[in-house]
Amino acid sequence: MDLKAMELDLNSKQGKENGGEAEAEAKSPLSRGVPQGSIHGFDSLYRLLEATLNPEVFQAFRFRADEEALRQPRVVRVGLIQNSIALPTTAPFSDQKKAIMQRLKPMIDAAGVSGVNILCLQEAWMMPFAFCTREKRWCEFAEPIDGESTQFLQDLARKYNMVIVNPILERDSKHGEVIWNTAVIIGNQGNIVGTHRKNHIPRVGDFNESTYYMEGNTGHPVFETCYGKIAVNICYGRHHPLNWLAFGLNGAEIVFNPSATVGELSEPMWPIEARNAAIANSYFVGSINRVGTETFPNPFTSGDGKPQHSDFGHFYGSSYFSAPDASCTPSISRHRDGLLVSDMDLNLCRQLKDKWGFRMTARYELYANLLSRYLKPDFSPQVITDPSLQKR
Ligand SMILES: NC(=O)NCCC(=O)O
Repeated sequence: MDLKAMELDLNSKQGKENGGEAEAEAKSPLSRGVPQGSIHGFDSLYRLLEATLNPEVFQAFRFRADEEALRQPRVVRVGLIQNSIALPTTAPFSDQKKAIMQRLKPMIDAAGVSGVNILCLQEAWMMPFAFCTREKRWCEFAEPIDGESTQFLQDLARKYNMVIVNPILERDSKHGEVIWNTAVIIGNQGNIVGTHRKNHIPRVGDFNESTYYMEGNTGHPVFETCYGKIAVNICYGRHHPLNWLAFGLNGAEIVFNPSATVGELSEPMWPIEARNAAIANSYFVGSINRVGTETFPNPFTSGDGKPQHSDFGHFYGSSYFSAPDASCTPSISRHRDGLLVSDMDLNLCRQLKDKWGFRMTARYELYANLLSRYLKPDFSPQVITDPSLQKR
């Protein structure tokens, strides 16, 4: 079978998705009950669309590129893992961490035996996303760059010859115990290739992340690995087109967007922003979101007049890949853990650059000029007012 985008459903006994009658019935929102976190009873937006539209339109494809005369194809297999937490947030912290690692281990093994070359986990995968609470005790989950979760993944990277992107809450003890939201890039030999710290810190709704860490100081690094040039645009950075651009200007071929975001806040944006970025910057994007509802011991508010509550809402998963030619895989489940694997020929990036010439037609000197003026206190916007308005 030419499996072009493969979803390993680790929670399902069936494991495979094969439109049998029983399954079709189970998929129907009208059949017995609606599973929590599903979308009107459907596992993912893709499944809903598949059931209601011509399925061929929503078939997932391997990302192919044209054959070239002078270059061999550069096909890499890339994996994304989305997961829920494994224990209640009231469990001892060390147990919570261990349980999440145990939950991830079979998924990472599945990626390894499937021949994944580059794997990315979700934002702060090693802890509950506690930043809604503003309580400082969650800082205890923070780890040094070469801490527990990096060591855990280094072994797996070596075992499977796999590059792993490890997004953690970082504690930098050498610089006064400063906390960061960081992605550690682990090379295929288990070495630490480098790190990137989240550039844009949200202050929206319950996402009170600046209580814990500030804007990153690592710029827009691109990591050259044996499988290709990769970068990491952590979560909220996906709302900033110039952030995407900067990774592109530094030559990224795949940009990962490990995220933690909830349905009520961002779900309408989720299927659009990464695809836009992939098109505009001629690279692939791997978007990952965590799964489930995480409830915290003490209720909190966010100064928005809404009643106090104890959870963020539903983290809607829906991880997916986007390509520079505007194609994408379907997203995986809204409510279950999952591993999404897809092959991609990185030659497509340059082919799209040659075809569309976005780099050549961009007017960087105009943008640079505007931005340098905009940054000055005496900036005034370039607005030309209709003189007849002034007469009125
Ligand atoms: N983790 C994070 O940055 N979330 C912000 C919410 C969003 O960007 O959708």
